[in-house]
Amino acid sequence: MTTQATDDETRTIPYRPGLEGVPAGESAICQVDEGDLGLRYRGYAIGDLAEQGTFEDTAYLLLYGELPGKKEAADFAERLRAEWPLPPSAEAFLDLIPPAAHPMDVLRTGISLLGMVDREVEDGSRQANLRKAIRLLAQTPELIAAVYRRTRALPRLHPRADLSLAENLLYLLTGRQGDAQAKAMARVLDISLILYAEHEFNASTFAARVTASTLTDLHASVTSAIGTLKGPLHGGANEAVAAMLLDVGSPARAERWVRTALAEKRRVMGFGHRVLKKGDPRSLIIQREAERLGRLCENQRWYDTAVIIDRIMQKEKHLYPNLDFYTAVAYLLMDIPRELYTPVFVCSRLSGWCAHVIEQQDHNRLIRPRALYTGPAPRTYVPLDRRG
Ligand SMILES: CC(=O)SCCNC(=O)CCNC(=O)[C@H](O)C(C)(C)COP(=O)(O)OP(=O)(O)OC[C@H]1O[C@@H](n2cnc3c(N)ncnc32)[C@H](O)[C@@H]1OP(=O)(O)O
Ligand SMILES: O=C([O-])CC(=O)C(=O)O
Repeated sequence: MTTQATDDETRTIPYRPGLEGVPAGESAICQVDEGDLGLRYRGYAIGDLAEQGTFEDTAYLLLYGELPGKKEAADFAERLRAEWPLPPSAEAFLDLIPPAAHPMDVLRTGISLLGMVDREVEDGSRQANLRKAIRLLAQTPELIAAVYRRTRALPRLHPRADLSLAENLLYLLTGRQGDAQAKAMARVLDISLILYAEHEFNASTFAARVTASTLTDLHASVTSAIGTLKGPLHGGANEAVAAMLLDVGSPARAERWVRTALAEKRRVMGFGHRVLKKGDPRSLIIQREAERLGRLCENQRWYDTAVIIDRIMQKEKHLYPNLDFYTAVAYLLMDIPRELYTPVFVCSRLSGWCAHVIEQQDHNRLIRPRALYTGPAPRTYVPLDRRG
């Protein structure tokens, strides 16, 4: 459904800074609702997906609109496995990366490069976009891990056919797999990927949709989204939360640290949300998992520190933790390198971004809003030789 606004009408539409609360399009992918409906992907409650599903199931659901049957699930897993190997140009790119580069910057350039050499880059059909989405889901964990391990002079690891996507991700990033602790960690990582997969018109998804609305290619849209996700007000917050927890150091220091931060009017990362003003349902799920993992690892330090910060933020600021807060606790326990937290978010959110690119192009209209002009009144041009 579209309506057309004339110039005069545009001036009468109430302006909302940051587009807060403004409906900017229709979508059948995700329902963000603070009421009884909660958060749903394609109609399925996030709690059910996290408790009973896998990330592969969730990615399939987002991309194809339905949960896979047994055969579709097996085919999807097989297609992900078949697409793992990085193309030779990506391998060559690994040699050029400065060791100090942030992995999100590497990923932005790396995904752009994968687009440049993708055999279907210019095919914008729905089927080609689905195939490209699967390639991106398969190649991104390998790309992140290869970059990280190379810049740390660690031996290269490759995905294993007997492991799920989350198990592989944990293995590639930390070398962990096989024992009971690694299995428990991989399950929590899997849950975090399910929770990270999609959240309607968040900033990075909106960036992807704006880009897709020009009918450019899927990799270009994903590249825009990665640049947008990196910022600390959005996906970059998970890395910032870990930095904060490490700086706080212990539960004994938490209250003083957070009160000082608030007194100095600093933002406490992992709290607040543009839409979810009464709390983030995903946070409750990952908090429970982080607590459980802390007990299993016999390391309650990060969870106990986080709970104190959470209590004070709710009491003093009425701000609730968002998904990034307790996810950082879980990732700290898994020993995932901090600078890879936002790239891990990318591994998951790719599914949501690609679903949105496909949906946008299925019903495309160029996204091009208006600006309310606030610059100088009309003035006369003065040639350079007559200027002071
Ligand atoms: C997966 C995700 O992307 S979830 C979001 C991850 N981002 C973060 O965790 C970063 C920290 N949080 C924030 O910066 C914000 O809460 C945002 C950007 C997420 C949402 O912000 P907005 O809806 O624009 O709220 P806004 O920035 O206007 O803040 C409203 C008030 O709450 C305060 N506030 C909001 N978040 C925080 C915070 N984390 N710490 C301290 N104060 C905060 C602001 O200072 C402001 O106070 P004021 O009115 O006295 O100036
Ligand atoms: O919805 C938002 O603005 C941010 C968020 O929680 C997400 O992208 O998962």
